[in-house]
Amino acid sequence: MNINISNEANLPSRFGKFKIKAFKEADKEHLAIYTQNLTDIPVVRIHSECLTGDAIGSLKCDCRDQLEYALDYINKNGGMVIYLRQEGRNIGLLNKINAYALQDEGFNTIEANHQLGFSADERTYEVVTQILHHFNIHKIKLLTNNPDKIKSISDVEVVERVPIIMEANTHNKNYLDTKKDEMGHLL
Ligand SMILES: Nc1nc2c(ncn2[C@@H]2O[C@H](COP(=O)(O)OP(=O)(O)OP(=O)(O)O)[C@@H](O)[C@H]2O)c(=O)[nH]1
Ligand SMILES: [Zn+2]
Repeated sequence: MNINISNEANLPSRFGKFKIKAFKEADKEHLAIYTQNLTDIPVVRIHSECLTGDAIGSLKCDCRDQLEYALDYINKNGGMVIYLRQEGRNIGLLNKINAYALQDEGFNTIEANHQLGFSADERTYEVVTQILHHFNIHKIKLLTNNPDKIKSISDVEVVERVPIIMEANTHNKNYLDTKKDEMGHLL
């Protein structure tokens, strides 16, 4: 897969000073956010886009809390957050909102995807391998609770899993329970 890579720029942020580079695939643009001195085996967070959570502050999921936790974590410990534009576990924003409408009617997050003709999780991670190889990274410690994510990453060794556990609220409790009970998340 052909990707275009931006120059490196500085990103002062409320979580600390980072470097950033953008990676453009055919129809998607991703962002790597990283600290100055990456070790041989850095901590990496692969964050999937969630506009409603990340930007709007939705309480239906734990995405924004996880993103902020990850940025704070790499600021303190060194590492990289890869912000992947895979909105709605890669079904896109419009479909995700339709899935939310079905959830308003009582379907859970997996059932709603199925109702719309998608699998529970439509994400792929080839571009992650390309991004990490660009930085000459071949081994990582992955910040995740999702064992499927570890299995889905190829040509980069995940030597350790670092948990990323957020507190539930009344709105996302069912969602987190479904992730734990039906999607195998280690919560
Ligand atoms: N289709 C769909 N996508 C959702 C829903 N809620 C959140 N998402 C998307 O799910 C993605 C986040 O995935 P999660 O399953 O929360 O977490 P994860 O990335 O698999 O696992 P962790 O690494 O442990 O956080 C983002 O792309 C969100 O937009 C939902 O109800 N339906
Ligand atoms: Zn979310």
